[in-house]
Amino acid sequence: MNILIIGGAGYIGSHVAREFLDQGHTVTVYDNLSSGLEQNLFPEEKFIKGDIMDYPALVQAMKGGFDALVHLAAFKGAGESMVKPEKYSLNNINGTVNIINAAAETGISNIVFSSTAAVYGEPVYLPIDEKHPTNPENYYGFTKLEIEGTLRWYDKLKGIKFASLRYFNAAGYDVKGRITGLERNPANLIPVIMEAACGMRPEVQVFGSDYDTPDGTGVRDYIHVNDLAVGHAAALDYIAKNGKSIIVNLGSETGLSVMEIIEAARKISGKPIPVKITGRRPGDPAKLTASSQLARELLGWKAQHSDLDTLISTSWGVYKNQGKA
Ligand SMILES: NC(=O)c1ccc[n+]([C@@H]2O[C@H](COP(=O)([O-])OP(=O)(O)OC[C@H]3O[C@@H](n4cnc5c(N)ncnc54)[C@H](O)[C@@H]3O)[C@@H](O)[C@H]2O)c1
Ligand SMILES: O=c1ccn([C@@H]2O[C@H](COP(=O)(O)OP(=O)(O)O[C@H]3O[C@H](CO)[C@H](O)[C@H](O)[C@H]3O)[C@@H](O)[C@H]2O)c(=O)[nH]1
Repeated sequence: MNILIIGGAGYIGSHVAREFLDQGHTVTVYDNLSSGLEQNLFPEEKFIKGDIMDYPALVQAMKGGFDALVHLAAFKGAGESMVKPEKYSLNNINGTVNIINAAAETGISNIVFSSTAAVYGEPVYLPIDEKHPTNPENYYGFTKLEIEGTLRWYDKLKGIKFASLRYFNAAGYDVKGRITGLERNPANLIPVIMEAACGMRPEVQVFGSDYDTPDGTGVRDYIHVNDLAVGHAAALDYIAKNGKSIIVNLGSETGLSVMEIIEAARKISGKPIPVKITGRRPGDPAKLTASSQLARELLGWKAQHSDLDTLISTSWGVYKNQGKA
């Protein structure tokens, strides 16, 4: 297929692009490089530097005879979205509405969309399946839920088929070492640990050690980016073949605590990784784990690389050459 990947220069998008290229598809990346990196682009793909807020540029880019588009371009700071909602409403909602309208205008009828487990909010039960109530605790999660609603309407009104992929915590780097771009100013746990391990920051702040979890620190479902990438290809295949839209979780179905991850990172890196226990971060649930049964059933998809050792060793493989390690 001929595929347009919007946000394909980013952390997850570059892994998704790599997977589609590996499967023999033709890939064009559209990205404004606001957080994406030229370093994450591959020689086999075409690159268009453009912004999703620029509707005419989007329409122009989409005239490339594409069979499908994958949309990953967004701001992703859950905390930041609570203090700068205008930034998130514009880029994540308006920008995506531009993409959906431009797709309808240019006749692209298959869309794979990056959603998030943040649409669920505080869990009512675990593991979280797709029937779990959606009550986002932050505005970022709301922007993704809002887009899922619009996609449902465009399915009915414009015949656009979509796969909305609710990722849990994306982590790790390409198991073959082909992607080495570091995220700028990361706030997510694993890159923060990696930065501390290689001397780019003094310590890791552990946000709370008094949760009702085995070691008192927060538990999350970490899903390796190569697994996410395979999930995108499988989801596109499904909607293109079945002409049916889907909303599915992509998670490892395993809970890992903050301290378990820090201990593994200490072992793998051989670095001390100083830790400071601070207060809880507002809005953080104690524990989140996914049910990925639906992805298994519909897509034949299952996490293959999301064990703790692979998550940390592939990340360390990239970070160990950085900073003062
Ligand atoms: N990282 C996670 O744990 C996680 C979890 C759930 C969902 N997601 C979603 O996955 C997607 C990708 O996340 P990521 O972790 O790779 O982040 P990222 O910041 O590395 O990637 C986002 C990409 O989109 C581009 N972009 C942003 N705004 C743009 C605009 N206006 N025009 C054109 N390009 C633009 C950026 O330059 C970047 O390349 C996002 O939609 C995010 O909300 C991420
Ligand atoms: O410096 C840090 C960063 C995080 N944490 C803890 O580590 C765990 C993971 O936190 P992240 O910030 O890495 O990720 P979140 O679970 O908060 O959220 C991530 O995954 C969600 C889906 O599950 C959403 O997609 C969201 O946008 C994405 O950032 C949490 O218990 C958090 O309290 C720390 O202790 N110290």
